[in-house]
Amino acid sequence: MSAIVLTHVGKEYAGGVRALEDVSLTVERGTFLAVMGPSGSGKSTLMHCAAGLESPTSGSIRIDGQEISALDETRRTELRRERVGFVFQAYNLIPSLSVLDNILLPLRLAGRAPNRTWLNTLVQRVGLADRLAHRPAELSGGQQQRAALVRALVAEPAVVFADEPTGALDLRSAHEVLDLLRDVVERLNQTVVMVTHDPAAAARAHRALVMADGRVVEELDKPSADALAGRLVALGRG
Ligand SMILES: Nc1ncnc2c1ncn2[C@@H]1O[C@H](COP(=O)(O)OP(=O)(O)OP(=O)(O)O)[C@@H](O)[C@H]1O
Repeated sequence: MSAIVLTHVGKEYAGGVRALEDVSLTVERGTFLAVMGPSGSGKSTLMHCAAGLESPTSGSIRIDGQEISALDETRRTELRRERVGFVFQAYNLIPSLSVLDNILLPLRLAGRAPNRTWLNTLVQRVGLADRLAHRPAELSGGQQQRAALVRALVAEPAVVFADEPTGALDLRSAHEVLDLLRDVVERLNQTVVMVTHDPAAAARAHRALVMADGRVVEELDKPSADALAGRLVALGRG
């Protein structure tokens, strides 16, 4: 079963802005997919629709085999909680909670018990085992981003959506986060969809989409940073 299937998806916002036009896309499990494109091309809208945060105006969206456009808001929220993980540029860690409590918060809100073995594997893997009792402010930016990633992964989601996950990081921390994303995809068969403006970051993905004016205009397998940068320049607003 594919992790995500979009079929002829359109999204029109109030006021007539057509943010997505006839987007069809299949993301197989264990794929690291980068989504690129000029500002306003529809990347965030695509991600929000594919993640069940927004409903499309037309077309069908399946996450992990479940048709989400048919669900009401309550069921969609449940599906999101159970099957989708998010990592945003602003890590959204709660300052007053410890790193561990931040990591466990979404599961607690969903009334689910964490898989402790998996939790330990993740925190070891990202080097946060001795930071769990700290507050987020006591961590570096890269460590905070890794905590946000563990928070997304600990619920064992079908798909992780990452919006500019390296945008606010220095080069070294950005490398760490990209290494980790790639690693969870390759070793754990996780599916990751990452929106980024950075061709070097997108080049770490298995596959990249380039969007323009609400459409997917290019799909590259094993993208190189140069090829992606070239495509973006050709679109005129890279
Ligand atoms: N809530 C909204 N209401 C109306 N129009 C919106 C809304 N959200 C986005 N849009 C419009 O939809 C189009 C696509 O926006 P989107 O945020 O998906 O682009 P993007 O590629 O993610 O841009 P960026 O790289 O700047 O984040 C834009 O024209 C934008 O102005």
